[in-house]
Amino acid sequence: MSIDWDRVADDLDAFGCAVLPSLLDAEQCAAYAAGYGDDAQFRSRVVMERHGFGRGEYRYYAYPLPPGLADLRTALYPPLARIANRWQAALGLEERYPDAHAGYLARCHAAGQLRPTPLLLQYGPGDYNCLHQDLYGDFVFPLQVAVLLSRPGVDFSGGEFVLTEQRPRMQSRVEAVPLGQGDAVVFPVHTRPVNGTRGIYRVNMRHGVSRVRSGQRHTLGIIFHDAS
Ligand SMILES: O=C(O)CCC(=O)C(=O)O
Ligand SMILES: [Fe+2]
Repeated sequence: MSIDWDRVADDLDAFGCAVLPSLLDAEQCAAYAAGYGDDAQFRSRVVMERHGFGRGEYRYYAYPLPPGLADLRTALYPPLARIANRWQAALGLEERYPDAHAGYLARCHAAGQLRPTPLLLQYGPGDYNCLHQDLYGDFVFPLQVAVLLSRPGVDFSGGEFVLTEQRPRMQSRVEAVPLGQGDAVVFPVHTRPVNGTRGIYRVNMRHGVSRVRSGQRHTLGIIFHDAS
């Protein structure tokens, strides 16, 4: 992986999201998407409409994660932890994240957050994902990654990844994030610091996906805390 982490940090600070271009190649994307029907890889399936989460479905991977996914989660964590720790300091919060993902998972597991959170999402025509936050217990690693596995304009149309930023006593701001197949977006799970004229304040973030107009859209979600 050759990722320009300084640019990622700058974009996250400025806009609340950053794109990692071509994190996965077309072959890897197709392999993850094709695995959706392989029951052995997953611990559970969620039909979004049943919970009011939107329309479409997703499956949480089981441990052990597929080797490539486990490696990706481990490799993406350390540079994200550096950004997360800088944000913690900016917000005057005490918690610091360990340098390695194993260290952070040990904390989650000791607190009873034992279940893996990486997930594979599948959307068809008319499907969408309501604005939400992926919180699964007290331990929340503040950044997460989603990889678009399908080809926009070829496999599907519509289905834009969107983020909203709710600012205290101000109107909300929205970002739509254009992604190509294999591109990933890094974004805050629940909050982020913003540098304002009167100092640093905290904004509340949510993410979702607009309605898929046609075709099939798959995404790989990488969340760094485990679930209770
Ligand atoms: O399908 C998407 O782009 C959004 C996925 C999502 O909500 C997540 O990865 O947490
Ligand atoms: Fe999500």
